[in-house]
Amino acid sequence: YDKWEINPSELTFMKELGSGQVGVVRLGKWRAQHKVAIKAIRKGAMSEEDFIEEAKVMMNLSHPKLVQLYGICTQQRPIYIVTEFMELGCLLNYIRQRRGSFAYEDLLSICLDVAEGMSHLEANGFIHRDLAARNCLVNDCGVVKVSDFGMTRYVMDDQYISSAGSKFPVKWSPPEVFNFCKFSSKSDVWSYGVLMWEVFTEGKMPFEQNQNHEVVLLISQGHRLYRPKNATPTIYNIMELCWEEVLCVRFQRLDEAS
Ligand SMILES: Cn1cc(-c2ccnc(-n3ncc4cc(C(C)(C)C)cc(F)c4c3=O)c2CO)cc(Nc2ccncn2)c1=O
Repeated sequence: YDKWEINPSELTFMKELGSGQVGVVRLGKWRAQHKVAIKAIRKGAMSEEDFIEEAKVMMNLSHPKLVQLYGICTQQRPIYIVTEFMELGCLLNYIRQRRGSFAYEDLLSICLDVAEGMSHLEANGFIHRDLAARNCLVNDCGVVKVSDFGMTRYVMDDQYISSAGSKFPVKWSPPEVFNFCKFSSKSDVWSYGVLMWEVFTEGKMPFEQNQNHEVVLLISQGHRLYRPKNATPTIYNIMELCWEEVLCVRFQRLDEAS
């Protein structure tokens, strides 16, 4: 087996953890004692060949605040994606279930974990494209890690891919993304600001009263999410910095053929 390939006969399946955008995820064991999460990719949900190619790159992204990809099983269908197991599940549910129990330092610590993971992605030129509390996970030590980074490029669901689609994360996207799908580490920074707002509101839905198309207008007119009461003005100032529009003017050299 290549180093990114896992022998499926070394996997045992246990309880179902949930079904995500691309298939069912189960708790499992690798070589009988190592707990892992195993994603079984639903037929037609992903462009698998492209993902298999990218998995070799993703294997090398290792950081204590990124959910580690351990390997893939591609010699059979459905293919399996095997990752680190995070006992307490997704961050959004975690903060909603514990609403009212967090100290200010706890909320800040959650944001810091995500920032460290995202900083590692940015340092490696890697863009998440769908950073949100729902796409972060919590382990039994309360450490938060960023999950499913880069996976959006292989999802084959038009409702998710098109910025007009019902599943497109408009409320986490800057204008250059909801207008022309211009993803960058700067658009990840915008999403990080919304994630901070999710954390300090202990799991509220951004623009709760608005639909996606109304949010496009509000943001384009300069409106922004309000300051959560648990957020100090200093913390809210950081969120606002994340939501500054980029002036993406590309200066072209005069001698370049335009
Ligand atoms: C590694 N891992 C994954 C999951 C888990 C379970 C179900 N769906 C998902 N999700 N969630 C989100 C998700 C998002 C994407 C985008 C491409 C970014 C849209 C692509 C995915 F493939 C997933 C996925 O598979 C996950 C996240 O990949 C749950 C864990 N843990 C627990 C523990 C207790 N209860 C529930 N889950 C865990 O440790």
